Amino acid sequence: MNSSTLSRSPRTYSPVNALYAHAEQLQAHSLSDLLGCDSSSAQQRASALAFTFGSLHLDVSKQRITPHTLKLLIDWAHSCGVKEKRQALFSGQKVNISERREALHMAARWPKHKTPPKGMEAAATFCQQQQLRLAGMVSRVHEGRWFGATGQAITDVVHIGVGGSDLGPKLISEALADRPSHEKVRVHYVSTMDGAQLLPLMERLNPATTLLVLASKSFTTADTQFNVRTALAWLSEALEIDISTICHHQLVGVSSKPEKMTAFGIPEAHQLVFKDWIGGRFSLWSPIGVSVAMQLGMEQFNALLAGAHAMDQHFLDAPLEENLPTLLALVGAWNCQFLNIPTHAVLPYDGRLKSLSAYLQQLEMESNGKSVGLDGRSVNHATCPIMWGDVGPNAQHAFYQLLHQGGHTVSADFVAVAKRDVVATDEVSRALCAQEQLTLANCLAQSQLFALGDDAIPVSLRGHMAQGYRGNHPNSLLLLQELNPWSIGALLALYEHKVFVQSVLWNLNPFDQPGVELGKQLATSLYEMLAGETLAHNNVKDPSTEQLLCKINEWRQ
Ligand SMILES: O=P(O)(O)OC[C@H]1O[C@H](O)[C@H](O)[C@@H](O)[C@@H]1O
Repeated sequence: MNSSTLSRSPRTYSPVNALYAHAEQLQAHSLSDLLGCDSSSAQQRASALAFTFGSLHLDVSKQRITPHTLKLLIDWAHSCGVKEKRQALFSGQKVNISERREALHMAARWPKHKTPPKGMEAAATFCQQQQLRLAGMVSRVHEGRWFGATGQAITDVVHIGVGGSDLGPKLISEALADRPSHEKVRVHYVSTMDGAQLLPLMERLNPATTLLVLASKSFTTADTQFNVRTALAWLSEALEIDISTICHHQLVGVSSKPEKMTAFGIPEAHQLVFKDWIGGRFSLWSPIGVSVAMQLGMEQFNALLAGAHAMDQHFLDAPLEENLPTLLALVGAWNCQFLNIPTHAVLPYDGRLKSLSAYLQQLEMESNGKSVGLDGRSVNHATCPIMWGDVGPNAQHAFYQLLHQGGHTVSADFVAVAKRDVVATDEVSRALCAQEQLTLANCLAQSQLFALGDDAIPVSLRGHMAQGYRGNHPNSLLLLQELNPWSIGALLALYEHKVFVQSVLWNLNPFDQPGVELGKQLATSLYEMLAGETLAHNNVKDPSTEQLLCKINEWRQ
């Protein structure tokens, strides 16, 4: 029996092996071969690789795949039990095995009048109760009935959190900043542990009318605790009122640890609670989103939840072949595992989505950046790619040169918004409309150039234009009809479920993050040395860090 017969033997067949073999065959073809020209088969391929759900459109026709690739990928998804594990997720099974918890962020957006899946009922009821409390707080602030320690109504909300307690709400606040919002309340975000974002706010805001939101699932994250401490010291000093009275009037706590909020001095009436079965990076929909609701009002906050819920339902119901989160996951896994593309760019062609890549970095890299499977075995291939990105049109003037003519291959998601609702005078509207069209044209041009390289240049121009565009960067285009609460809710839930499906394909637990702990512990002991509390330099494990510590201490004298 020769080796080729062996490789085709039914005993050695597995969807993964079939995909590796298929990837090898496809390497012989450039993306431009796959995309073809005007032939009818190329057109059929393109239309078979485009999918619409509501006001979201996903086009993966510039990926290095054929309908046959997709078929193999779907077989793989079936063989990994995506459908069964999706069911387990929604029915509240303890899918977060290491922490022995459910992962029920979908309960936070489950509509009140719709029966949740069996196993999610209690979670949905709990989330709805907290939403009522949240709505009560929002209306108190909006109606001018929330008074600070000196009796003045609140005008500014400072949301203090980091990671999952910051990135989602901040992204939404920026993305929807041009929507009608509550004109009397402004929302600000503070996350960096150095106080750099807090300082200008302390100079600018009125301490008597500022409400702090302390958002921290664990209620122990040093970055957030230190920022809050500084902010409270500012309010206390400026208003000449003791900190516990300030805590009583001008501090809202959002956490999964009510006892810690109480110990901190936050009255029960100002606490919003979510349970530990909502992971930090999946917590935007929980009371962690309170500042978004403060900015946009409950109607728009509910529309955000409705968009995310619509995606949940689509993920639950749609066959895998038409299931957007599954397709996005499969294409991403194909690029990373089978085509060995190590990095993935997120390129929104809309300035309002400037924080999308930071949000997705946490969502994807913290979830699936792991190399030990659920079975305890090492995974022998890269799992999540390194995610990075920026607002596309700006990035064109920064790093696109390397992508077009450098030596790396990347994959990318272009994200674009088809139409913008602008209220302006005729002339300004026309000017803005031209800007929108220009942005969309640039998005399509770059997505084409990424895929086709030199072949994107019309034949008539080839002789005159500088060439050497490498192309072959597989990319998807995610088109939103409009950027509104519903569509961004659906978009983010799409990525959440993408991450879940990939975790199933790679046999990982996407809901823990053990790799971030050690750094925090090391920082704690170094902090003590910097703060002069211990002089145990001999605890520093390497001379490089020790000499840096000495230099810093010398310069801080
Ligand atoms: O919400 P917190 O408990 O303050 O956590 C904030 C962030 O801290 C971390 O270190 C985790 O890696 C993140 O997953 C988390 O979102």
